Amino acid sequence: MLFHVKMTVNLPVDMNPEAAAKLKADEKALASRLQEQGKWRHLWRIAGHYANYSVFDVDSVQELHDLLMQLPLFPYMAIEIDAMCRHPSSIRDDDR
Ligand SMILES: O=C(O)C[C@H]1C=CC(=O)O1
Repeated sequence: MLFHVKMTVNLPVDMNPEAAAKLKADEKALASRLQEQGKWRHLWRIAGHYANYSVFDVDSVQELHDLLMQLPLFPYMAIEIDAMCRHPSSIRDDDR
């Protein structure tokens, strides 16, 4: 199942810089792992924002929820999710 996910990060302005750097490093490590596993299929920065557009390929809504909740930056994110299905005019074999 494919989901389009928008994540907007709002770290507190007074957050300790070392704590913020650790959160970002941990987030990057998990994001890399999930991309290698094919669960996090696309990750794009939204120009001019501390936000991203992502595409997740997961087996269930529950799996998506569990993955997102594991993200170290989850407590500081506003998340918007849209479920996607195959477009009849798509020419790409990997759009499921
Ligand atoms: O920077 C972000 O958009 C937030 C988050 C998503 C992946 C990652 O490494 O950090």
